[in-house]
Amino acid sequence: MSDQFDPELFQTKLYLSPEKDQLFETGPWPKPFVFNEDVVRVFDDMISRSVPLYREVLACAAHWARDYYQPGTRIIDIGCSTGTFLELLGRFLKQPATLVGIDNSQPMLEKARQKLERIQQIHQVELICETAENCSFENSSVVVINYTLQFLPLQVRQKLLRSIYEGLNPGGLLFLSEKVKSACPQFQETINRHYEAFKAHNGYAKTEIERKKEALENVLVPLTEAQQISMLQESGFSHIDSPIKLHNFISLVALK
Ligand SMILES: C[S@@+](CC[C@H](N)C(=O)[O-])C[C@H]1O[C@@H](n2cnc3c(N)ncnc32)[C@H](O)[C@@H]1O
Ligand SMILES: O=C(O)C(=O)C[C@]1(C(=O)O)C=C[C@@H](O)C=C1
Repeated sequence: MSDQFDPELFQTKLYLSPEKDQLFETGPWPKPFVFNEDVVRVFDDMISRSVPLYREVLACAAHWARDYYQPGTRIIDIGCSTGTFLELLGRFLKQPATLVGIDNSQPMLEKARQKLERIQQIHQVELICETAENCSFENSSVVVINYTLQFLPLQVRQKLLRSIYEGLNPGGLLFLSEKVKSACPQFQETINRHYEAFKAHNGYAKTEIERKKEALENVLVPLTEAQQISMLQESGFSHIDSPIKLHNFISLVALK
């Protein structure tokens, strides 16, 4: 295990495509929300302007991944999208490793393939186009699943977490980020306002925010932090902590 904190990593720029997300302003926007080709085209801009502390979360996940990586095992990113996390991790990990990205969207993985070209000179990179529920997590010491579990049907989430737990080696780590809801309706209302102010600050107009909210209804179904933690416990994880939380987004770490 490494105990080094790398301040540079928090200053390092993410590798993001520049196409601006104007889908919910100009259309055509997906309703209900799906990861179609239009979304993939602007995805990097969309997620980095829509998720609070996106860069910090990825940098934090890279630190945890480096600390819990067991040589000879796999590091798996579920819902890897355009490969932004794996690209960052690949630059940050000094020793060669096997980095696996899983996503069920082929257009996302095509973008990831281009993005990961350079780090492939150092690491073994595997991109798997498959739904996470059908994948094996055997011989992994780190599994990252950021902003993806929230899109799966509720009954599938528990099954997937169980299968991640079973695949991880003893001492392995799950790093999970999700949109969450508050157990308190009043706080939820306040947090929503703060979150929408965050989006407005990042250049989204009120209409864009409203349209996307409607499109995500019943597609992205958030749980409370307590529900999320109890799901992890039921899946077998022993120690759980939360390195980051802002507005309605949380990152959790869970140890096997
Ligand atoms: C919000 S994005 C994840 C963002 C990414 N982890 C990041 O930090 O940049 C969700 C991703 O999960 C993928 N996805 C959705 N359902 C999936 C499933 N059942 N199995 C695998 N990938 C899935 C989508 O194609 C999409 O790329
Ligand atoms: O824009 C929102 O409301 C979000 O919840 C952001 C969010 C996510 O959390 O996955 C939603 C859809 C896109 O995939 C990118 C980010």
